[in-house]
Amino acid sequence: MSVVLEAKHINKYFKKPVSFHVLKDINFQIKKGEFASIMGKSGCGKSTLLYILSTMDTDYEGQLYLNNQLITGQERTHLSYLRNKHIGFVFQFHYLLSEFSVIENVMLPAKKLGEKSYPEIEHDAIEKLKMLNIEHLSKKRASQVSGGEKQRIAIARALINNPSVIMGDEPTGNLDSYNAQNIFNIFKQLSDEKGLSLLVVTHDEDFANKTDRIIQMGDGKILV
Ligand SMILES: Nc1ncnc2c1ncn2[C@@H]1O[C@H](COP(=O)(O)OP(=O)(O)OP(=O)(O)O)[C@@H](O)[C@H]1O
Repeated sequence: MSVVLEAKHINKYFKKPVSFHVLKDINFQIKKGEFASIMGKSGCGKSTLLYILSTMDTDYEGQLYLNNQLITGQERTHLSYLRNKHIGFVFQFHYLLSEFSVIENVMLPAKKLGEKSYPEIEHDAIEKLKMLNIEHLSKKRASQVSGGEKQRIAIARALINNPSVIMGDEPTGNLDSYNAQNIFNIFKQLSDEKGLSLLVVTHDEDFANKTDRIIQMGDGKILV
């Protein structure tokens, strides 16, 4: 199966207040359609790693490949383009624009990418909202929907540019068990039926145990 994301010998140092080796020779691959979780104690480097993998942090040693293309060392505007086109994000907090409608929020990354017309983007957004069973919310303001619905809107927004990989930093961290299971089911369906790759940092063992693979981190290293 093809490799979507590959990290080779990733090392990261925080230089202030004192030099600190936070990520130590990280190597792994995520394949097409794979649903992987990252677990590990607080402070072991999970979020730091996710920031590097998602191309938001470029201050590291090692190489990162996205769809077999070396992205380490690419200039910022191109990185931003690659990120918007190939990587979708779902965070613990949804980061929706509360005064915008649901559909406007979902359309934003596609408008930024600028490769499709407004009606095409609107059509795509409706399709994603339907896929997540929240089409009926499309005209509501983002501030007027529930927490579980907000997270589904954030997933629709993450999917709008048909990325190769979705990255999540504790995407179910603010949800009750019913809504967390619902988000898990959506992710599982996306990986099984659409061949989407998912990499999710979580503290939720039940969630992680249901994913295809658990990447266990400890003290800046991958343990298994
Ligand atoms: N900007 C920074 N400067 C210096 N040290 C940092 C910085 N950001 C994070 N750290 C430290 O790096 C380590 C890893 O942090 P990180 O946020 O990646 O951990 P984590 O595994 O995601 O933790 P949690 O599960 O609590 O979210 C921690 O010891 C943290 O204090």
